[in-house]
Amino acid sequence: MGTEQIQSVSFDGKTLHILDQTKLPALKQFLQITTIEHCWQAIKELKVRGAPAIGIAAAYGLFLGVRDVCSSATFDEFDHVFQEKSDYLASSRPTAVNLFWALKRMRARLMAEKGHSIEDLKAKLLQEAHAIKAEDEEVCRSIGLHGLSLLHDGMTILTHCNAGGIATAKYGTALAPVYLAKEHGWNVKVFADETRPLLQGSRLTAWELQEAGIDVTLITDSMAAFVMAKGWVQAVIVGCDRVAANGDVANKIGTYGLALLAKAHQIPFYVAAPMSTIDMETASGAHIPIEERDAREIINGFGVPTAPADVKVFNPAFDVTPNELITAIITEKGIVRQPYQESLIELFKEKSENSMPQYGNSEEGNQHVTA
Ligand SMILES: CSC[C@@H](O)[C@@H](O)C(=O)COP(=O)(O)O
Repeated sequence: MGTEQIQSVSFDGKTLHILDQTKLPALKQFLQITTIEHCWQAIKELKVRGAPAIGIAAAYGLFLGVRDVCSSATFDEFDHVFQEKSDYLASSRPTAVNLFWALKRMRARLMAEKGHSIEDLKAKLLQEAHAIKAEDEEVCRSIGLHGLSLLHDGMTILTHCNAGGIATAKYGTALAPVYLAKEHGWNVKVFADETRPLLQGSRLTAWELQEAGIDVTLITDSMAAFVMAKGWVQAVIVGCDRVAANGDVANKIGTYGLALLAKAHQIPFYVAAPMSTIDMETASGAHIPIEERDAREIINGFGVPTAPADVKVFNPAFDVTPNELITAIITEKGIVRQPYQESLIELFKEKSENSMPQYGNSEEGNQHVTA
């Protein structure tokens, strides 16, 4: 499986290597990042993108930001720089909660290691960044196994944006069940939405699935209703940037429309998300900050003007899908359904050993029973 070999984010001890996703599919080019400023820019400009990959990159970026602090500094001095650098990285993108989750996790590690020398603290922080990445791979595989319980051989799914291997440490979230279906010998086909304006579906998902030898058909976003009406789609699976405590989900702009279409065609609409994407501190989707991006992405996205230069533009990068449109949320700890307000709380209470991923041909799969 071609994509399994590609590490979109890796660190060799000195340099952070980031697959420049803005260059795909034309070029498989890696950025060599040695400063926190370069890392911030890579996140801001979507060179590294996808919620889990942003979190991993930020963890390494934070290490880059503190690694030159003088070894004779006090803990408080080190912590001051750490906090400043962390706030700086937090300003790169607002919606994917994994960014903030990873920065918080790095801080928790720093606090847990208080008392060690400055050089030891740096080593522990690098260790934590490595752990965040390694765990993400496990988590995505587990999401894939749980998601597989909702699929069957011969099925066609539709996905939006890119929630694949390059958006995570490996496997992806929405695409993890597809990769595992292939490992299992199933023939699962995918419709990839092009995903305007930045074309993550065509540039990244279509490329990644094709590399992996998975049957993928590219459509523009506006064709989703047509293929659903034809009966060609048996499930929609998308990733997400933040799940609110009530189960509302922020994901790439266009996801909400797809959820409405899926409902109209009685097609299950699944969201795949690691626990690190669930934000129990945000009550509902109305409170999720939605990133707005530069107008040029819409009026000059293809390298040539596609609109009058001075036209008014609204360019939100994400939308919010209300929880009532979501059939189930697939996490590494299991699958949850309505009422999300309760089932998500239960999920955080449970130990992961209680929910061994399974797969089969059953629609009911490995579900969490919620009161
Ligand atoms: C596993 S990636 C999940 C989401 O981050 C993904 O679906 C998405 O919307 C990414 O948006 P992007 O703007 O490309 O970072």
